[in-house]
Amino acid sequence: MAGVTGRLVRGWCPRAVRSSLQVPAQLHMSKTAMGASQKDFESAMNQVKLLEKDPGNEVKLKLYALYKQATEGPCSTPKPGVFDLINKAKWDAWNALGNLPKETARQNYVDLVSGLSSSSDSSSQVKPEADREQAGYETLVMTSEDGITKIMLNRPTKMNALTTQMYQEIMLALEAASKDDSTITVLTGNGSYFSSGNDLTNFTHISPDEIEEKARRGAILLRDFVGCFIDFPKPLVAAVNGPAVGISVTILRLFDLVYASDRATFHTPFSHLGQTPEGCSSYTFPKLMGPGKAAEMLIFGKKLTAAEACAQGLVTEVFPDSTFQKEVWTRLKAYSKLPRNALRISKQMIRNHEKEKLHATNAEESRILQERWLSDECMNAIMNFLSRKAKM
Ligand SMILES: CCCCCCCCCC/C=C/CC(=O)SCCNC(=O)CCNC(=O)[C@H](O)C(C)(C)COP(=O)(O)OP(=O)(O)OC[C@H]1O[C@@H](n2cnc3c(N)ncnc32)[C@H](O)[C@@H]1OP(=O)(O)O
Repeated sequence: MAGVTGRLVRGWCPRAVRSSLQVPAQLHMSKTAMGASQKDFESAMNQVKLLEKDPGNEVKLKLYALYKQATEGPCSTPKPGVFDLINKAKWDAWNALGNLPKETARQNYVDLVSGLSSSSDSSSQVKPEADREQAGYETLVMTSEDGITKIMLNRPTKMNALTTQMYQEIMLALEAASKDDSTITVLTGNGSYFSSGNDLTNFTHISPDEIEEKARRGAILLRDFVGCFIDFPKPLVAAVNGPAVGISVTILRLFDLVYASDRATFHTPFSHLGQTPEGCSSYTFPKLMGPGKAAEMLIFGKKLTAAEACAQGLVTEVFPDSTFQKEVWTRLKAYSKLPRNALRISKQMIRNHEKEKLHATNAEESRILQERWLSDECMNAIMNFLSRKAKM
């Protein structure tokens, strides 16, 4: 790929170039009704030569195509052979412009370069995080950059405990991530915890006459939430930045990669709460680690260290906490440059074998929990947790 980049760069950008830049969305739209003059066009060609940062192959192909269209009109040269990769990519990009008028191509070229130049001017400043954030979430921070969509649980003072609103927002975020142009989706936590699992206040403020209905709706929410992970179409990565409890542990088996800080622990205290496994763990954990080890975690609530979870196959790789963020994001940025469709298809090939079984398990686990939530064992355990502070 490095060779391809080098050769593509030499086609129209002689300066040494480095990282990637955002492409303006309005590539096929003209910004001004009058269109760009020949002078604007020539000036844009000169600006391309002065770009300090590598705009990336995709942008370079667009520049090439627009340049050819603006100067020669629609592509009429013979299609290069399949093994002539670079010329074929260039031909494809040009040919894709169809009968786009020369003037429009010229204007689009000028617009594209102008977007690149302004990104380049501000490149020494780190964009404020809020600029890249996707609005509309109260309990999450969702950002998309470098081909990676990051969904960050954002209730650090509550150890990222999952409220019903948060389950809903995670589902919406996954839905958005499945459709955006990112290659990889990452779930992580803000603060010291990955997540302390279900927020136990989800069980409070419920009057006796509405408890059954709440439990029924809770089971549907749980089933839909876990279903989103089962069906997620792109590579899904968990960056487990700290301890994980309950459902934030069980769903990990539905991720494609699980990277953990060595400060992370993995704990499913279901029996202590009068509850039972979810997240398909009643199926995935025994399959992964054998029934004995799964029983220690799921029935008896044994807490695993990150190293133990890695030895059981629940975690892919453990990183020292001090370098966790740097190492994980460097790795993921490299992975995100791999061909997107190949990653997606490979993931689906791996996952499709057991999708049906996972959905059936999810439905059954949710049904059983619906009953459990109505039990005295569960109510008493939750009351104990919530009254803990009063006792101290
Ligand atoms: C009718 C039913 C409808 C239900 C609908 C739900 C649908 C989906 C259900 C999916 C089921 C999932 C099962 C599970 O996930 S089981 C696991 C549940 N989690 C726990 O049991 C963890 C409970 N928390 C703790 O044990 C401790 O807080 C901790 C995580 C070990 C951290 O302890 P530490 O001493 O360091 O810190 P604090 O306890 O002081 O925590 C700081 C504040 O955060 C609040 N907190 C943390 N975790 C939770 C939580 N899970 N639920 C509610 N609140 C939590 C804690 O209370 C502190 O708040 P405060 O400062 O206001 O007191």
